[in-house]
Amino acid sequence: MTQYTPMIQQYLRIKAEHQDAFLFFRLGDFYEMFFEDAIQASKELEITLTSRDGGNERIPMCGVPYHSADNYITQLVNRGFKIAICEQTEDPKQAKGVVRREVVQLITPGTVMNDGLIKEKENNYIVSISRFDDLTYGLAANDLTTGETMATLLSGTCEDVISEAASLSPKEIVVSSSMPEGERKLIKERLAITLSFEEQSHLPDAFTHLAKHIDQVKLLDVFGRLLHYLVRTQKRSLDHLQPLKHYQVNEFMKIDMNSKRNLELVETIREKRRKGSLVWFLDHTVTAMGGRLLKQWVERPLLSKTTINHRLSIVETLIKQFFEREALRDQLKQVYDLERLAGRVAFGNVNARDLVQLRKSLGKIPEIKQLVSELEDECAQKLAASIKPCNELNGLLQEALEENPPVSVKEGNMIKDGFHKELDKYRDASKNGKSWIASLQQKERQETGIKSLKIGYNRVFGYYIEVTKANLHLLAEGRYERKQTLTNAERFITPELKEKEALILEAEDKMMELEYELFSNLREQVKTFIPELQELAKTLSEIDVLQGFASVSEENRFCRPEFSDNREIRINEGRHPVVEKMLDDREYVANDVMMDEDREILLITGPNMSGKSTYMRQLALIAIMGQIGCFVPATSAVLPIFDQVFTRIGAADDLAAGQSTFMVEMLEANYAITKATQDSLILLDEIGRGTSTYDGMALAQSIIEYIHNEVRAKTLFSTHYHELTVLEKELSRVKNVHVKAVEEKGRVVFLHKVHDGSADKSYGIHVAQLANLPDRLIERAAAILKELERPVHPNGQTVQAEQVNESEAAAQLAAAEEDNEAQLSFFGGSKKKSLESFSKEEKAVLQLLRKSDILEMTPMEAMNILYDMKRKLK
Ligand SMILES: Nc1ncnc2c1ncn2[C@@H]1O[C@H](COP(=O)(O)OP(=O)(O)OP(=O)(O)O)[C@@H](O)[C@H]1O
Repeated sequence: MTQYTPMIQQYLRIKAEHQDAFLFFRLGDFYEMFFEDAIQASKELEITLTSRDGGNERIPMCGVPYHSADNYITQLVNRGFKIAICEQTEDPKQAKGVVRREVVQLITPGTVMNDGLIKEKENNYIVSISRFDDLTYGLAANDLTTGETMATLLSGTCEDVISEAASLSPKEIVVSSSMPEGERKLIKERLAITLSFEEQSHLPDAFTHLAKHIDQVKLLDVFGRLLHYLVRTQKRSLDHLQPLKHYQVNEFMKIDMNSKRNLELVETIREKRRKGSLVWFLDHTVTAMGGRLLKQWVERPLLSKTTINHRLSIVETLIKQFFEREALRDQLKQVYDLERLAGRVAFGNVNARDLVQLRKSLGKIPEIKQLVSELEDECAQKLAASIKPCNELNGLLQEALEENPPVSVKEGNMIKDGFHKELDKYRDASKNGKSWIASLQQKERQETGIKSLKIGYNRVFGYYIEVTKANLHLLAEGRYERKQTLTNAERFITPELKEKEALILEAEDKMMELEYELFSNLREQVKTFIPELQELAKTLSEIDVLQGFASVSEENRFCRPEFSDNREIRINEGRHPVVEKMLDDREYVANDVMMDEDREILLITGPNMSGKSTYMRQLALIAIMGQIGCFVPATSAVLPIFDQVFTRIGAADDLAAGQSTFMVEMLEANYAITKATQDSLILLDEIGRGTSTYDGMALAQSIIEYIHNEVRAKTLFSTHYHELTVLEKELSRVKNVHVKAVEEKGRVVFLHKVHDGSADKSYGIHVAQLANLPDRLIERAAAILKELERPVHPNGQTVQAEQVNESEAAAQLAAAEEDNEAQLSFFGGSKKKSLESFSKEEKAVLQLLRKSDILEMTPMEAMNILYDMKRKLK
């Protein structure tokens, strides 16, 4: 058996309690890792793996210097790992045996406070999820950097609670091990973040017993668990946690995870970047707090028409009162991140510079309050009234703090003269001592006649008098006491000088000590103002987001939306704000959206790249922008209040997640039609294209029918299946619209304009024609298409019947293919003769045609193949 050294035994004991974290084990100036941790960390951090004597075997080891540990911690946390910081908790000199060591903090993705790890304009939420016996779920969330804390209950499935959690973009999830493993796995996979366990609640049972209602008990359970996790990992003050806010999920428009992604609300689909997202586009805020609140608003649009209109009316007023808005922006720009500052005050790591920033920020509040109160709007007035300037705190900071204190809190120069009598006394003593020394130099120069005589100071000898060797002869013997000899000079002291020196140094020591103490007291006092600061931060961030809305709305010619009660949509000249911005020099083509109880489902046809999905996304974005209280990109807009938005758009990233496009399509479609109500908005983009034409078409049709008859949600459905357009005749609330392409100077031009009615049926071939393919080839393509279309009758067919049709069609296709060579007479001559006389290129084209499975192709792919053939023939 391996006999480890006592230190390694200590390591193993501590490691056993932190299995899921890298244990950073403090050894002198390094944090060392051993065993598996060392092997894995050396790979993750690209640092050298070494080994050390562990007893009777060598064990793997790697380490990072203590002073640069932050950088390594950042890398690990960014990759979702946890780090347990294990420090030496006794003086090694005093230790008997192995130095005592303890884990002092657990750094996890959801609890980091390091500047390098948290984004200015994003919250850093940690979420806990509990599942109760009656199949309801509890969800609690906290952002440790701002102290925001909230909780809610949901009755639904695990998917629902995942979706709710996702709307907070959490960095870490806390569950209890009693949660079924399948659900834990699902949560981890879907949210793709760190999963942590917490078995205990921080709230004593007695507390829970006080709860009057079962719901309260559940809320306290999920919140208590989160709190326990935070206390357990942080091991320090959590004074800044704000009171728990209980919210209802039905206060907000529900946007499930996929839709949030498909609509690129907070990041783009492909690059996962903020740039190009709706939040990025809307962000005209000037404070970090405003930036974070904007993101929260975008992810949780409102359902209350009254609250939405309050926001809109402030935005409208801010647009009208341009000068007040500009002045407000200028003032807000100078406001520091009060929320995160409050968090750091609680954690005890603010320095004097931070507090100076806080003072400067507070100095701006009266002006901000004044400017908001000048807005001619009732809601703005109320907002102005709710601004509490924190005068007491401001007064305290004004009195206590210097103008330009250093970063370090141990070097003095933080506290103003006049703030504390004793401090002033020490300062005087130090100052007087120094001026005495300055005058001493003057005096000695005169008395000795040595002009270059000077008084200096160093840490080893303290104050000394220096005389150059050349001048030594001018010095009367015994005038000073010799202390140090340099090459060119001698240094001396006098008893008087040393006496003063002692006074100065003592005063300075005491001064630093006292200043540190005073500063710590000040910090403690600031702590008591945390709730006020948080309150103020909230109001200021709201003002910031609203001025940002005004600014972005004015700059982009947005209009104030109205909200109807009769579920109608009347958008005139609507635009997709982000696509429009990205078009650069090209003009964005505005489109209307008209939907009411006779037009509930719009079936959109049109060639690829014509703008179908942009049109669909545009509607969702306008709805979301309206419900967060922003103006919308249109000349006028009447909208219903949507309770939920569902989308199935785009497929680029699905394959990467390991699910087939078709499966994802079906899952998302299912989610939409089972959850949607008649107040919801559903966007389905080319549903069914992931399978064979017939299956796909059958499914697409039955989904449309189901929505039409059962769900009655407002739906935009884009499709390549022209056959579906006949549904307009059968389903009274389905209407066809289309996006057209035209020819201009021999090229295809997409007009991006949406019109009523269905698209030209043969657009694919039409587009090919525009590409100048040989007439006979086009004719042949049209003939094949006709053949292929013949067996399909979407109206009322059963799947079984279609399967028959499918095999029929396959047989027809095979026959057609066999016939191809004969039919392809436009390559010249009879079959036999022509085959011999075909050039290599022509044969390649035939080959390509044979290989192509037209049934599985989109028109765009077909067109590409035609292009390819044409190129080969040239
Ligand atoms: N209304 C518009 N005005 C100007 N340009 C537009 C408009 N709509 C779309 N576009 C441009 O056309 C491109 C393609 O649009 P979109 O992706 O919506 O087409 P689509 O019909 O859905 O295509 P596909 O069927 O291939 O998915 C956009 O990236 C954009 O550049």
